[in-house]
Amino acid sequence: MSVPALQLDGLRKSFGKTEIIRGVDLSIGKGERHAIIGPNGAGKSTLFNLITGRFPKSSGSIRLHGHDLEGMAPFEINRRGLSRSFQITNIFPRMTVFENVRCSLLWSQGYKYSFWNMVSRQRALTEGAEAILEQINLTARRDLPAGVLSYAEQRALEIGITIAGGADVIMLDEPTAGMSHSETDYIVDLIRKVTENKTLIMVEHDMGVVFGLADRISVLVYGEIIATDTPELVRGNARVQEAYLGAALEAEH
Ligand SMILES: Nc1ncnc2c1ncn2[C@@H]1O[C@H](COP(=O)(O)OP(=O)(O)OP(=O)(O)O)[C@@H](O)[C@H]1O
Repeated sequence: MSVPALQLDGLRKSFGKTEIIRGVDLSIGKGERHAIIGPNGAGKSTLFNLITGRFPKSSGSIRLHGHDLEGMAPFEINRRGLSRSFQITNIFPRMTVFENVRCSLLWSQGYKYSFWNMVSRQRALTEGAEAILEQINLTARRDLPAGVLSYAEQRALEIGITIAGGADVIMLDEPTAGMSHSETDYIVDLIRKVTENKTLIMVEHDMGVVFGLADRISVLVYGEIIATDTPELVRGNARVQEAYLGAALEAEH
């Protein structure tokens, strides 16, 4: 069997005396699209923050392509091929759409402080940024300040920024939050396209999106994964129905 893209073993996190992540084991295969669902406050964002190195774990281990991420800073984990988006829009509104993508490319390549290197890579960067704009359908908006884009376009730009560094594990935190049905469909298609041959891990509350995109789903309830399975089996799981899905699916209607 090939090495999983991401493997969590006995992962725990406490804030003060309160244990928020209470022993999570999870293995996500290369190329898999995996959704993490669960009620508000279950610990989904905390789990994301542990994986990306933003919060230190209390115990357990996190492996990316078999490498233990112990003690690594978020930027080091990012350079090992894991990139995430945030719930809150994270773009520079006064910079152009093109500059936003170019800037994240530059950063991900580690040329942040190297001016001369940056100059010599100018063309490769421009071409790279243009290729990403094409992928996220924003070529026509290239020279507009990012702040004037529609909400859905800003989220698309954010996805572009997330994939810009060429990471092969992409983590998206509520990518369709606050969107209309048509905007949601648009972003789901985009996510499907840009994560082809990559591993996707997403937190999402919209069950239509989850069941449409995910190969497997993990249900996190009160800091524990109560089920990890295919959408079909998760939907049919009595414990999941009781703990979360019954209410979540009802809320869709
Ligand atoms: N930095 C922190 N310090 C103390 N408690 C925290 C911290 N971050 C999160 N928590 C607590 O951890 C619990 C889980 O929060 P988290 O945001 O991970 O849940 P979630 O599943 O992402 O919820 P939602 O779906 O509402 O975004 C909450 O009770 C929250 O108050």
